[in-house]
Amino acid sequence: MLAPLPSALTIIPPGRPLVGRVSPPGSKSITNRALLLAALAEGTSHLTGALKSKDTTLMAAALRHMGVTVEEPDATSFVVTSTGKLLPPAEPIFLGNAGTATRFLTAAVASVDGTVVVDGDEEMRKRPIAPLVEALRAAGVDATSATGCPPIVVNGTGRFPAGRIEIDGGLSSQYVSALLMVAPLADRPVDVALTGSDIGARGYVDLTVAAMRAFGAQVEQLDAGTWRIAPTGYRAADYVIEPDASAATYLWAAEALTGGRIDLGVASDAFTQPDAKAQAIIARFPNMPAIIDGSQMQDAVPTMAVLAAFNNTPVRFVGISNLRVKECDRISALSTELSRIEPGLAHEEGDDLVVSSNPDLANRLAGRNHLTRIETYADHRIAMSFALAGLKVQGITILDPACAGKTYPGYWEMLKSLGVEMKPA
Ligand SMILES: O=C(O)C1=C[C@@H](OP(=O)(O)O)[C@@H](O)[C@H](O)C1
Ligand SMILES: C=C(OP(=O)(O)O)C(=O)O
Repeated sequence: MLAPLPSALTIIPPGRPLVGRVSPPGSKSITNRALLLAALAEGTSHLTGALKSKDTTLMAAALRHMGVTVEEPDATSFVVTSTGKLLPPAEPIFLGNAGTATRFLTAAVASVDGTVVVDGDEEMRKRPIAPLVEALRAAGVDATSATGCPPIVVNGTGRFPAGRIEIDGGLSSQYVSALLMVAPLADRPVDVALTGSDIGARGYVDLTVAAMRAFGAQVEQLDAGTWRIAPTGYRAADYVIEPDASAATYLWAAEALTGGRIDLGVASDAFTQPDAKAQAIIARFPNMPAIIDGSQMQDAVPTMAVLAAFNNTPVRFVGISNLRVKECDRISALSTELSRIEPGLAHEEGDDLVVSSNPDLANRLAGRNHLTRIETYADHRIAMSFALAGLKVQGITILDPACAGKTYPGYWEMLKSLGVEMKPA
C-alpha cells in the first residue's frame, strides 16, 4: 500500500507496455462550477461523477461556511441544498491553492449581504487576481486586495450590480468565468465584455456557459468578446460531471510512452474540456510536432513537455506565458526539472519552453543507478507529469507525491493498478 504517501516516491520503469482499464476522476473544473451554481440555486441539486480532491473539498467547505448544505452520499456525488443566497461567513474563507474556487468565489460573494474575506495558501497569495478585483470595483462592488493577490475583502450589498462589466482575461480565463457565473443574480441584465488581449483558454469559458445553462441561466453571446446574461437566478438541477480531461492526459501519455493500451471508458472526442485537444497531439508520439501552441490546453502542457523529452525531434511550446502564474511557474519548473534528468534537455526562450528531445534517452540513462530527485513545487501537475518520465528512466523520484491530491488523489494507486512499482525514497 502507498497510503500514507511517503515524502518521496521512486518510480520503477515497468519495462513493458501499460495495459488496463482506468476511470479518470471527475473534472475539477466542472465540479467546482457545479458546486457553486448549485449553491446559488434555490432547492436541492444532485451532482454525480464529481471529483473529490483538495480543490473541490475546499470549495464545498467554503460553501458550507456560507450557509449551504453540501452532503456527500458517496465517493463521487454531492447533494447541495441552498436557499440560493450565500450568507456572510463567520471567518475568512480559505481556499488553499485552488484557482477555480478562489476566482469564482471572489465574484460570487459580491452577492452576499455582508463582508467576506477570500484567502488562500502561501502559493495562492502569489497568484494575481487584480484584474478581477478591478473589474468588480469598476462595476460598483466594494472589493479590495492589498497585494493584487489574495486575500480579497468583499463588502457585498446582497445584490450583484447590473449593467456592463469589463474584464481583461489575458492572465486567467477564470476571471471571466467568475463574472459570468455571478451575473444571473443581478436584478437586470449584465453584459460581461472582454477588454485587452483575448483570453487564453477560451474553452473554459464555454464550459462555464454550458454549466450555467444547465442550472437555468440564459446566456447570449453578443460577439466574440461579449456575453449578455439575463437576471434569471439559478434553479436546482441534477447534473452529471464528465471525467477530467487533464487527468486523462497522463493516461494517454503513459499509453504512448510505453506502447500500451489503457481503456479510459470514455472516447477522447466525448470530452467538452479544452485539454482533451491534447489527445490528438499525444497520439502522434514519437513524432509530435515541432511547435505546439499550448494556449488552448494549458494544463496539458506539463504532460506533453515530459513526453516531448522522448520524442524523435525537439518541441517548442508557445502560447504558454500564463503557465508562469499557475500553481508554480510551470515554464521554469519544467525546464529545471527536465534538465535535472539530463542537462540541457529543456530550456526557456522568453516565455517559450524548448524541449530538446531524445528518443534514445531511456537507453542512454539505463545504466544510471542514482536517484533523480524531482522537485514538485507543491504543483500536482509537475508531480504527475514527471512520474511519466519514471516509466522510462531509472531512478526518477518524485518529491512530495501527495501534492497530486489537489486534483487526482488516486493517481499513485492508479499507476499501481496498471502494474507500476513504486518505492518510498
Ligand atoms: O476555468 C477553469 O476551470 C480553469 C481554467 C484554467 O486556468 P486559467 O484560466 O487561469 O488559465 C486552467 O488552468 C485551470 O486549471 C482550470
Ligand atoms: C492551474 C490549475 O489549477 P487552478 O488554477 O484551478 O488552481 C491546474 O489544475 O493545473
